[in-house]
Amino acid sequence: MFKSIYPYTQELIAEYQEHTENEIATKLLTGEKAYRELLKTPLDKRREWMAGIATSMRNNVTEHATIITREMGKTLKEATAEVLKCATTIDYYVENIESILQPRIITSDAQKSYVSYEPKGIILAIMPWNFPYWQVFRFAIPNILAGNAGILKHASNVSGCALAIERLFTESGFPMGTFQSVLLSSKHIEPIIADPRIQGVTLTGSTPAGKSVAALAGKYIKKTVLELGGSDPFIVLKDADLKEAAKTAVQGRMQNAGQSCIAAKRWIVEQPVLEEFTAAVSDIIRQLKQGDPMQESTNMGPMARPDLADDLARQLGESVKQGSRLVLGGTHEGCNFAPTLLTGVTVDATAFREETFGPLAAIISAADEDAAIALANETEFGLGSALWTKDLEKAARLATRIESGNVFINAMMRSDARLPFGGVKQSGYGRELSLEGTHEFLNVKTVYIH
Ligand SMILES: O=CCCCC(=O)O
Repeated sequence: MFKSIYPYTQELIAEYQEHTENEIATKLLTGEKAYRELLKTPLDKRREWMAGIATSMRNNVTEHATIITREMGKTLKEATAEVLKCATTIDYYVENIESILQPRIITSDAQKSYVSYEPKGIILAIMPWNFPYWQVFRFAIPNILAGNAGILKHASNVSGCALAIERLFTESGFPMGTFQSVLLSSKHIEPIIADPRIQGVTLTGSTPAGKSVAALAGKYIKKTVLELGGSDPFIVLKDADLKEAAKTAVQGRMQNAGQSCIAAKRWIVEQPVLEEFTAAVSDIIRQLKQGDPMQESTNMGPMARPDLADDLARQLGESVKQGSRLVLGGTHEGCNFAPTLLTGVTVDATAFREETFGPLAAIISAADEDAAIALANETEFGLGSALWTKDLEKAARLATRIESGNVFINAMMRSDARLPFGGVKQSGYGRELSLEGTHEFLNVKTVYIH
């Protein structure tokens, strides 16, 4: 049984039975039929159905947001923004899918040669609980518009979200089985990956989860896109707008109770502005109101599970033993972890070396900008990053030296349907969103006409 537990009170909301082998077999069959149906539907029809999903989400936004908050604890405000971001992303793709799928004409010695982008079949999505709608939709929208079908294996604590998303597709007009959820634990995933109807696997999750899914996918020659952990640097140079940088650093770290792969986890600050920046962020963190995620006035909810809060406490304790100073927070009760600030964090500290998936900010001092870039790269991860300076030429120069899939200058690292999203190093490979993300699970077919 999968349990959905409201993190704020630990109340059991619902229990879900894992799907049986027979049920999974039926879903694969239905998914394949849906894919064959989709091949026959014009793009305009798929756009119309997808647009209908956006309308339904907007009309029922509070209902969807409440499912998210109740299952994983983010504030209702954050959950509402997440649902609306999915709807906006549908708008973007409905508008742009035709040009994204446009064949690319290539001049060669042929009379005509071109590349066309064609669907392949069912794509399996293995998704986490931290953005339980957004991470599903950013895979599902482009893939389904392009003609693939989708099967979702969601995290076991957000089964209600998985089923609500499935319902949205079922009620939209898309062929039955276009998007389905399987309630299944990870240890039973191999037969699905192995099934010849599954043509690719996209995973958002931890680096260890990425390694095991990629190994299985490799065994069966299935393409993967992996969006894994991150320990994003947030670099503040001495000529930065410190007030804006401080506000954005706190937002980038504390939103979603710090549970985001692209949270600003390591604040690397040039020495001359270290004191001023520390004072500014401390003021902002003190004002954060953590508590009941359903209340409008709350700006930070609980973490999703008590074991996650315990693990963050371990990382904090180790970091303090290793010489970091605890300036704010540091306490937790159940899932409620107080927003926490560490200063004097060094490269040996756990809060620097490991991904911290909760409301813990680490300030690291950098002697100069070269040292700041070296510290930013001193990690196995390479997902997002942010760089703050008023000198935009310098920013563009330094951006090329940061080992990450995304660099945001004077802004918070975030995903946006118009921009490709993904990482390098142990943060994974492949891209989501934009044109690059849409092409990942398509057959990039070369056509040569003599
Ligand atoms: O854990 C990953 C969070 C991604 C958030 C986003 O796409 O904005």
